[in-house]
Amino acid sequence: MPWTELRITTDSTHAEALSDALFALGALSVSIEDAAAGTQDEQPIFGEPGEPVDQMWAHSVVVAHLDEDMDPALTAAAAANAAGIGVPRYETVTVQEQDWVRLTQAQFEPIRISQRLWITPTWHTAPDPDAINIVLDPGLAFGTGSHPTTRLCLQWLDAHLHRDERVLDYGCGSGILAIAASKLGAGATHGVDIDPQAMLASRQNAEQNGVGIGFFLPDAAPAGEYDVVIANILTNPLKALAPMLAGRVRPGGRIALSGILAEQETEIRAHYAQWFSLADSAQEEGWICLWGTRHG
Ligand SMILES: C[S@@+](CC[C@H](N)C(=O)[O-])C[C@H]1O[C@@H](n2cnc3c(N)ncnc32)[C@H](O)[C@@H]1O
Repeated sequence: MPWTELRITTDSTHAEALSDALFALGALSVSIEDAAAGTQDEQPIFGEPGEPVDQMWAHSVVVAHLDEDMDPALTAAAAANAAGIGVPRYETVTVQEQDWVRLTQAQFEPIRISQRLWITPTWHTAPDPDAINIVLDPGLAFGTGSHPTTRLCLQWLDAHLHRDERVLDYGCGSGILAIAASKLGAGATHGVDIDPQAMLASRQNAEQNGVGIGFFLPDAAPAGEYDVVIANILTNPLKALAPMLAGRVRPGGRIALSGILAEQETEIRAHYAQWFSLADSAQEEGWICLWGTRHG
């Protein structure tokens, strides 16, 4: 059964109120998009994990999917009335029914990380059965391999991890880095995250990959030092966590940090310099991973 997509053009002041009103009126789903998406004026808006995004696009489109018995013109007028504005500019699009599961799955193809490391969704046959294959589906936690920071960290692990080294994956999300470390031959491997959902996803993914890894919320994490600590978070949390992370790396051990934009590299280097010689970095799509050794 096809349904109607109602697209209301508005500004940053009224987008939220229109979105709330459309939900209240019974829309099946509502989202707010950048009206300039796909053009040169597209404006990326990023947020730190756990912190609300307080920015909104100056020109937004509120997109609502309507049930067949909802009239688009009446719904747009009622939403505008509830938001305290005149009837806005809108258009409607008919969305044909699709096989959403297949459509979603088609967006997640196997990802080659390095010569010998792949991430393969469960519904795919591994392109290289002899490779190290991390079997992972998109889920509720960050870390499918589609983001450059995850790939940079995986490439770092592939190139730098030594057999039997103890690894701590701080901010483990889906558990992807800890799982990769384990499959690459790490010794005891632990993952930590503040998000309980990440615990569930990580444990499930580790089981699916047949690796034994301990995943913990921060307060429950076992004490002790590791040979390698890897943390793909974001610059602000990485700065706040620096003394704690430094305390988790044995003297002479290594740290790899990502979730850092290229222009934030100097800031992070300066912040970590009292504990680490951060020698090298790699970059992809404006994001970097940098790594180094804990002072003795
Ligand atoms: C960018 S994701 C990285 C996920 C995965 N490690 C990867 O590389 O794809 C960052 C993760 O850090 C977690 N996180 C953010 N702040 C944290 C904190 N203070 N302590 C522990 N985890 C944190 C988030 O919940 C999120 O799962």
